[in-house]
Amino acid sequence: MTSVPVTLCFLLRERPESGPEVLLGLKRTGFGTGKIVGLGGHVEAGETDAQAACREVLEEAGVVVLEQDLFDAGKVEFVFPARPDWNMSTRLFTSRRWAGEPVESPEIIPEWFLISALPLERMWQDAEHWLPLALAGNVVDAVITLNEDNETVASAEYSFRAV
Ligand SMILES: Nc1[nH]c(=O)nc2c1ncn2[C@H]1C[C@H](O)[C@@H](COP(=O)(O)OP(=O)(O)OP(=O)(O)O)O1
Repeated sequence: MTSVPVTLCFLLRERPESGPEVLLGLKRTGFGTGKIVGLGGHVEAGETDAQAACREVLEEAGVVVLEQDLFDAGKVEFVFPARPDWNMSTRLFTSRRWAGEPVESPEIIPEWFLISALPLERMWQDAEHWLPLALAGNVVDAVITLNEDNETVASAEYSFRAV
C-alpha cells in the first residue's frame, strides 16, 4: 500500500478561565474543503516531517513555529479503499510555542477551540478516534480505514502511550 506523506500540527495554548485550547481551522480549498481540520499538508521532496509542519503552519496561518518546539504526537494512516490514491501517512505534532497571531489564508480560516469541546461534528468523522488522544499528550499510532463513501469510518485501530 502506498500512501502520501503529510503532516498535521496542533498549536496548544492555556486559557486560565476555560482550559486548554487547540488551533484548528475551516478548510477553504482542496482536500477536506468545508471541514474543520488541523493545520498541515503534504511533505515535499527533500523535506523532513518537522520541516513540512513548520512550513504549512506558516503558509496556512502566518505563524512561525520552530522545529525544536515541535512535540511528536505519533502518526495516523488514513486508508481510502475506494480511492487508494488518497491514502495518507500522517505525522502528528503539537507545539506550545510559536511567534505571531494566527491569520486567515486562502487555504484555512484558523480558529481556537477548547480541547474539552472539539468541533467533532464539523471535522472528518474519524477525528474522534485519534485527535483527543493526540491532544492529551499521547503518542498515537492509528490506522483509520474509511468506507466506500470516503467519509464514514469502516475501522479504527489504534494504540497510544503517554509521554
Ligand atoms: N480522514 C482524514 N481525517 C482527518 O482528520 N484528516 C485527514 C484525513 N485524510 C487526510 N487528512 C488530512 C491530512 C493532511 O494534512 C490533509 C491533506 O493535505 P492538504 O491540506 O495539504 O491537502 P490539499 O488538497 O489542500 O493539498 P495542497 O494543495 O498540497 O495544500 O488532510
